[in-house]
Amino acid sequence: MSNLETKHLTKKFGNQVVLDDLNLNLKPNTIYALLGRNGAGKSTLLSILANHIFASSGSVVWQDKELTGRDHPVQEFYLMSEHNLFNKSDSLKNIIKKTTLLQGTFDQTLADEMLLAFKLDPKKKVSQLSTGYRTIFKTIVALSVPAEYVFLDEPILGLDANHRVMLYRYILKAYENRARTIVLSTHLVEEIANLVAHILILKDVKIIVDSDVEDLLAKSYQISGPKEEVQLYCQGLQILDDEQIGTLYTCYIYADLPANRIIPDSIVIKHSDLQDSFIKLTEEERELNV
Ligand SMILES: Nc1ncnc2c1ncn2[C@@H]1O[C@H](COP(=O)(O)OP(=O)(O)OP(=O)(O)O)[C@@H](O)[C@H]1O
Repeated sequence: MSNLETKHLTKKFGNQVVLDDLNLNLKPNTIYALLGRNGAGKSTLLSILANHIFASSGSVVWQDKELTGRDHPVQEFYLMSEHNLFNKSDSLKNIIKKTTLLQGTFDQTLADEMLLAFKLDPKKKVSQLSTGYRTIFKTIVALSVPAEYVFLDEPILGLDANHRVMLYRYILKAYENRARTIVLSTHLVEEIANLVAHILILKDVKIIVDSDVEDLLAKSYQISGPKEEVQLYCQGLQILDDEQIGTLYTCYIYADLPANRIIPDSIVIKHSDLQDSFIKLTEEERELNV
């Protein structure tokens, strides 16, 4: 088992820098969420990791080897994205057959179970599927290939709430059947809090959070009370945002609470949930009221 690393990975489209000097270390057998606002570079990063596009500079390293176009082990890395070029006039059954040939093996048992659960008829053609069902089918294929690293780019795009819950269960089931690394990008942040172990957040061409979910949540606080006392308590801490509603002033922080600082009775400290933390961490910079 080997980590998948990026070293000083940079991607430019023309003059636009999309990813700048990323040094990532993706552990084997771990479920990651890759988060970021629209245009943050999530799809670009996943496409580079899966060798669908090339970095402008820097490298992707696996098993102590720099992965280059020619040497990229196709069977070990699989990207499911909106660009999966399945032939639209092909039946699902046929696509599974072709994928099995290409990938060497295929978890037909899992695929059959998922096709049945989602009521997808394998005799249907891709062109006969709705947008949501196409996403479901692409994810079924991605979870059934033998890859060690599976990248799911927005696997829940266009899925209704029931199908999203089912899909999360099957992602976990696939992982429990055979551990592998799964990196999934999504905008539905709160829904994946219990599914993933580790969070990566892209903002302004950099990774700004690379943390276990538990650690991220443990450091995300909302501190409320009278303004002066909250400000005094939060001095020196990383403040992401603040707001004043009537007499109640709240600071959103991302930091460990100082062990020796006394918490006045007038202030209340709560943990933020994953969605709130994400929103505060990825908000455009603005002047704080401090
Ligand atoms: N082939 C391309 N040519 C030029 N610019 C591109 C290309 N692909 C992506 N970009 C630009 O790179 C930036 C990052 O795009 P990317 O699709 O990776 O973001 P994302 O985080 O996946 O966004 P979203 O959440 O909206 O899907 C955007 O500004 C996009 O316009």
